[in-house]
Amino acid sequence: MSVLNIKNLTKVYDNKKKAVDDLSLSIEAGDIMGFIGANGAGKTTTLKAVVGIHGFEEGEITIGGHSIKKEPILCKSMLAYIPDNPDLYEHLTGYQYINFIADLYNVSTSLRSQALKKYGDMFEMTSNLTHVISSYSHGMKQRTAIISALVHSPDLLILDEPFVGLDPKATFLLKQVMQERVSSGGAIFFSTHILDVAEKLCNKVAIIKDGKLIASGPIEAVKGNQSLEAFFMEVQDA
Ligand SMILES: Nc1ncnc2c1ncn2[C@@H]1O[C@H](COP(=O)(O)OP(=O)(O)OP(=O)(O)O)[C@@H](O)[C@H]1O
Repeated sequence: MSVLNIKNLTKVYDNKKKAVDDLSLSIEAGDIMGFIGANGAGKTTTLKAVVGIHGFEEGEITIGGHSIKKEPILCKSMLAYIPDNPDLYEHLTGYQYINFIADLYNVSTSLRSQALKKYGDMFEMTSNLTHVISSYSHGMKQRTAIISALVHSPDLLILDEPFVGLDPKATFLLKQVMQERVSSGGAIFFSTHILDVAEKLCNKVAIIKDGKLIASGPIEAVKGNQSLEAFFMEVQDA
């Protein structure tokens, strides 16, 4: 069974324009799927529909076989979402914020302290987590969002342009953590404009243009012998 299945998704905003138009794709355990497309193509709209932030007019989205519309709480318990802008609760400390997320997901005390130690040290945030989030840089907020997403070991990680604003070391570490998650049975769907990273990190790719999926599947099958960048330019200009 797919970890994530999107079938004929159509999302229309108030202005009546189809931001996502009849989009279907599926992601299995072990997959890292990169979601690429020009500005305004419909990536964030798709990701927000998957995580249940906004509704959609047509289609069906299931997570682990459960409908995001009919069983939203169950679906949300299986996933973590990091938006493109880490808007966290500024008056909390990093520790308080991560503990708040861990409480929402009923993470046991021992598992949360293990995760806090592992990811806090890894992302060099342990000493900063006692400070209030309003004192953090953009990258520190992103690191905190990443740690809070990992604290409950989600089956499905949904990330919207996760590398924007991260320094080279944090970028390296996030890629490492993403590979670790999928090698232990998780799945990841993330949007990015960095095609070199997508090409190296992902086993699958989906390309969206004007709300429509124009290519998807195993990365080698999609791009053939050319680079992902060359393939993207070709289909984007077609
Ligand atoms: N809240 C909204 N109300 C109306 N239209 C919206 C809204 N959010 C997005 N759109 C429109 O939906 C389309 C898809 O936008 P979306 O944010 O999903 O694109 P994207 O692929 O994530 O772009 P980017 O790479 O710039 O982040 C665009 O035409 C955008 O103007």
